[in-house]
Amino acid sequence: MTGRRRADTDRSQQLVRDQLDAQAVLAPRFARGAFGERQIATALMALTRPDGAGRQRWFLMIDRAWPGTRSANVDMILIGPPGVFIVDAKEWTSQPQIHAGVLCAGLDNRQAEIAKVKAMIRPAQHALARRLQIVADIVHPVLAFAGHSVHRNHQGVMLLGVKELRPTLAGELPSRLSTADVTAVHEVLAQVYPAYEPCNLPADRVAVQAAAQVAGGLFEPQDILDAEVAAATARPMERWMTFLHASQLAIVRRTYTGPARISGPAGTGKTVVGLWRAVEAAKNTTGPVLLTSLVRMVPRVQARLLHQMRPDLAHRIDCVHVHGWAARFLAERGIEVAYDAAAAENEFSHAWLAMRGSPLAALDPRPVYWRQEIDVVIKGRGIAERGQYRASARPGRQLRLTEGQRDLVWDLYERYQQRLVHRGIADAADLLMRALAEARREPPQPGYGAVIVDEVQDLSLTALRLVSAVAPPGANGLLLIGDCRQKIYPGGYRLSDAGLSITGGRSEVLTVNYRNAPAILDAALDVIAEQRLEDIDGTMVTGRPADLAVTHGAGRVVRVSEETESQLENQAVAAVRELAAGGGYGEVAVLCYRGAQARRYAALLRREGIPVVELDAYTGDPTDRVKVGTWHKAKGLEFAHVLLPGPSSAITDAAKGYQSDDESATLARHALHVAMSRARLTLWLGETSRAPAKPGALA
Ligand SMILES: Nc1ncnc2c1ncn2[C@@H]1O[C@H](COP(=O)(O)OP(=O)(O)OP(=O)(O)O)[C@@H](O)[C@H]1O
Repeated sequence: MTGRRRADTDRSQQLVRDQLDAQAVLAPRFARGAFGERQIATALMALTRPDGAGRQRWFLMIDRAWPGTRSANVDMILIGPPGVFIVDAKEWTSQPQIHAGVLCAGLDNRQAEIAKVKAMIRPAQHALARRLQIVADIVHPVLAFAGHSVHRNHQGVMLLGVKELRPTLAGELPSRLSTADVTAVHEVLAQVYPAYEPCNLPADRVAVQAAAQVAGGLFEPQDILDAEVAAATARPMERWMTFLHASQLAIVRRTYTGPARISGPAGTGKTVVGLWRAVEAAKNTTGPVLLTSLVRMVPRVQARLLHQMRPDLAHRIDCVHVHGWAARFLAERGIEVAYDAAAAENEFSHAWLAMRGSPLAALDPRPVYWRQEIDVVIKGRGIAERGQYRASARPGRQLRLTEGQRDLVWDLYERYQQRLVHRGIADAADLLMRALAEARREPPQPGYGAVIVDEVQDLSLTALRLVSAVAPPGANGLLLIGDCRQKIYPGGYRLSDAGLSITGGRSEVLTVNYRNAPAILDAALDVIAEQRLEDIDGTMVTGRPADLAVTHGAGRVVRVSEETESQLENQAVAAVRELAAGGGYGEVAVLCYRGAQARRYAALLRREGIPVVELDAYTGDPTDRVKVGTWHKAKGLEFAHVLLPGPSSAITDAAKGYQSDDESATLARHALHVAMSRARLTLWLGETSRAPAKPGALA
């Protein structure tokens, strides 16, 4: 017998022994209970035997009261290194199936079971957030089916057959909790879901008098082993939160005597720490807390998470993107600003028409470059006069401009501004400038207890001034969170431009990546490895950080090359189906450089019968649909599997050979780095062979 086969046999025998032991412990409990429930409990209980060192790594609680209900019960609660599983046992005659997005048993609609098991996990989420500072998504709802084989994710609920239970829960999910954490969680949940009688397997084998009698009800060891190697990850995309590491907790609790900053590469827990600081601020101050970001999607997701973390405090934390905040603030003050992005764009095009033959067009014929110059330099830095613009720093803009060229830009700006005034409309930068003027005139009332800004690297100087104008002075007033490697919009600033300083121990750098499989992180960092970047405090950092640790195990980068675009699309559809087979569609994202390409992929997947939600419409709530959107829109999110069609050609596309192209290509590379680093387990990079090898070729 080979060593491997011997190990398999030993394992099988151990499984059978565990099951017999479990049956002996469970038999009295289920004397009158359903056979199916006993099968399910047996499968889970086999996990609870202490390991060789005597450590209890899994706990099982059976038949617990469901808090908040009079008589309802929770069938099983399993707690182990991957998290908490609230299990509702089902013994259906018909195979569970999903028809048109609805859970069915044969022809019967059983969708209500989904809402029920989701409601069951809430007391656990709230208790863990409040008492252990663990946020919700280590708690998983599970429908376990006796007598059926099923392995899928439906609307954030794991649907598993008896055979699939153990291999999925214990074999596929990464460890999130240490042994000590598991014990702490168990203690809390034992109180939350009362009426507990311990039923874990003892360290020493129990005497199994009834072994022969119960053995007939068990499954074959080989079946279990087969199931263990089958199936893929079944974890909802909306995982996000977790325990805080001691170093993160220290940052959450630290008092900063003035403005502070948290930085660190992708996936190092910056957002998690920011959310917990928002909670701390809500606890320790009387005013509301502002949690903001340039990206519209990020506050939406954060608001949802805060509701899970601290439902009692979430209403005190105002989650809104910067432009949304500015518009609301001005409206509250009765100041009408007719913000109209599309009409403003149109006015700019007209203003540019008059400049087409000017030397500016020779420098870069793309109007968008000059529009950005106005947005991020003139309005973005709040420049009010021609002379000021002539002398102004233009951080982040690689194209050098002479005084004469700056005069031409100023002419273009004046022309554009006159058109906006004439039409009575404002663009996004105007909105921020007006809000800043108003906040300086009279700060918002009631004043904020704290202001926390995520993705701070993408703010304009005006936006930074605005958030610092509404932040309270003094300790813990303003926290800036960001990563200059993920800067995807043009322009820039130094903190000193806004009169801010983070010296004196008020700058934290996180250096442990908790999100990405090592191969994925490596590929994502390769894209920006050669760069040296100026951070917002003026220090220089390298694209590939020197001291980044990883915590994730398995994962892969898949590179696909096809001759034509339509062949690549076919490959992408096949990959989406394959990746979704394990954990459902909700764990898969297709991210594109351009909006038009994203819309094409969304339409393609829909034609293929694959459920899709576009990132524009995504609320952050769990949904079993493939997420499709641009690299930019994926900022701050994460998914188990990410497909990127045509990344090299996108970067080539960004660098068409104009003088300003270094800057465009750098930003596109950063956006690609962001998109790649959204993937936890699988990163699929697809190219057509027509894509030029340079300058966009990926390492
Ligand atoms: N101490 C921890 N243990 C385990 N997982 C963690 C820990 N801290 C954070 N995570 C997880 O790591 C992932 C990344 O965290 P988060 O989104 O906060 O990182 P980030 O630095 O803001 O990322 P990015 O800048 O790429 O958006 C999340 O899934 C989060 O739940």
